[in-house]
Amino acid sequence: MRTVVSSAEMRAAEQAVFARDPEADLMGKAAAAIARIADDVAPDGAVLVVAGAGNNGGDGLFAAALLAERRPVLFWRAFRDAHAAAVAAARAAGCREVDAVGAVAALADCSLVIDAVTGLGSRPGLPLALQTLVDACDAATVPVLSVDLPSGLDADSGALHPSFSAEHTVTFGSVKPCHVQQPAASRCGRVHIVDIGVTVPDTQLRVAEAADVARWWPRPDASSDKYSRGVVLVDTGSEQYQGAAVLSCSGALHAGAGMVRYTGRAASGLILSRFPSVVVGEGRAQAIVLGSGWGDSDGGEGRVALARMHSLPAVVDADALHWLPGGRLDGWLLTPHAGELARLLGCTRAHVEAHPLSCVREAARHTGATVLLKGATQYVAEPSGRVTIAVAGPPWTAQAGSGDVLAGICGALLAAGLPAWRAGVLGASIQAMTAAANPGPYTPDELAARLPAMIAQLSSSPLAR
Ligand SMILES: NC(=O)C1=CN([C@@H]2O[C@H](COP(=O)(O)OP(=O)(O)OC[C@H]3O[C@@H](n4cnc5c(N)ncnc54)[C@H](OP(=O)(O)O)[C@@H]3O)[C@@H](O)[C@H]2O)[C@@H](O)CC1
Ligand SMILES: [K+]
Repeated sequence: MRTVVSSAEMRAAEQAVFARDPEADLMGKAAAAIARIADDVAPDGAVLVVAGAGNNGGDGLFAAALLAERRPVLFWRAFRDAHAAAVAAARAAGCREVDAVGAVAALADCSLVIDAVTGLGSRPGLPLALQTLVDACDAATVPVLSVDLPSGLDADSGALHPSFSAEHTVTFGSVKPCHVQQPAASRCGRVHIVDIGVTVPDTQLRVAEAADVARWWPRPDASSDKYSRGVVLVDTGSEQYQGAAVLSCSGALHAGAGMVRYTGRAASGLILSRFPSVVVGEGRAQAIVLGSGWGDSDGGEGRVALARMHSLPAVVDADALHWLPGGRLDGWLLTPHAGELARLLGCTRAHVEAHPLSCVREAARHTGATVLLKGATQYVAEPSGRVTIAVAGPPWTAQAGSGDVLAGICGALLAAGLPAWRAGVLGASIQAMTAAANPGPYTPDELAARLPAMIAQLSSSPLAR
């Protein structure tokens, strides 16, 4: 699990270092890391450093001075002003200064561009000369290494603004929101996190990693039976949306449920023909999955209320989200997409898409449930305000039916005894990781069938220990 740190939290942590040691050379450490990574990702050829007026530019220009010991380095001061000591160091090391026109022309001869224009102090909107260089970088094949974040993005959000598109980003201490929230995260390329001696605080925002999924995924042991592994009661699908029932059962079974009981309104023959182990009808269970593919079928309110009376953990998906009962929904996992969350909160989908973090937090605080907001970035908010971002995956899973499978996966994890937040994080993460390992337009059921191989691989990997 990695802590995600805002620009204000990072600046405060930096100040704490200087309060302890006014001579601390954080910029020197940052520059050394940038130079090392630059040599790793592009070992030969000339480097163009584009420097801004603040400390991000300082990092880049001190890195330029280090790189100039072994390869040609050019630099452009994009805002004319720049960190004076860093400019002096770059000049003394033999770096050649170019102007805006020279910077664009230099792209043809460079093997790497280091983007050190803005970092934590970045505000949206690039001056024209800089935008021209950004466009030229996009058109050229030369890779960009961004310092802290692709200049132009806002460190504290996933919103897109005109910016560099980096192949690599080197950041300090910990990731910032723009590195882990889409669509901005797609501009960051591979993110290298380097320790420069700043102690990162614990925050209410974290991002899960493959190792967390490997460590926490429930595995049966010699004393396991179907009940201890977890029985999932699945009330999904309808006459109109029969497939949703098949998909949610598939998610639960392929995620390792001990047993699935189906109580929904799709044709049971259809489900049994795909999954003969499913038992049709009520019975002992450890978790419930509700709502996927209900459409406007009757009795939603009563079915959700009945589930509440069972006092079992439940996944509440799709159409069941219309019928949330009053009171605190402890132990429940709500799985809305942006449109469904907007309806829950009484705001617009555009508002949720612009402010996903605050919206998902508000829904969890308001309902007392854990809320998994599905989408390109998947957020799991607890009523306490803590949010965990699931492991990211490719956009191929953005298709009808993925959510039905995910509800089933999360149901299996709840039935195995995981707390709702962990079930949401692991469910969303395993689906994304499986899609990443099987790139291409797989259907949701084909991808569900590949979950066991991913779970087996994780369980036997050193990450699981
Ligand atoms: N914190 C840490 O632990 C460490 C931090 N370190 C480094 O410091 C960086 C933060 O430095 P920073 O505070 O000087 O801000 P930075 O990002 O250089 O930008 C400010 C300048 O850019 C300008 N500007 C911004 N946007 C603009 C735009 N759209 N168009 C035009 N101008 C724009 C802005 O202008 P202004 O807003 O003042 O008008 C100001 O001049 C951080 O990212 C990391 O790299 C490391 O050295 C060591 C450890
Ligand atoms: K930058």
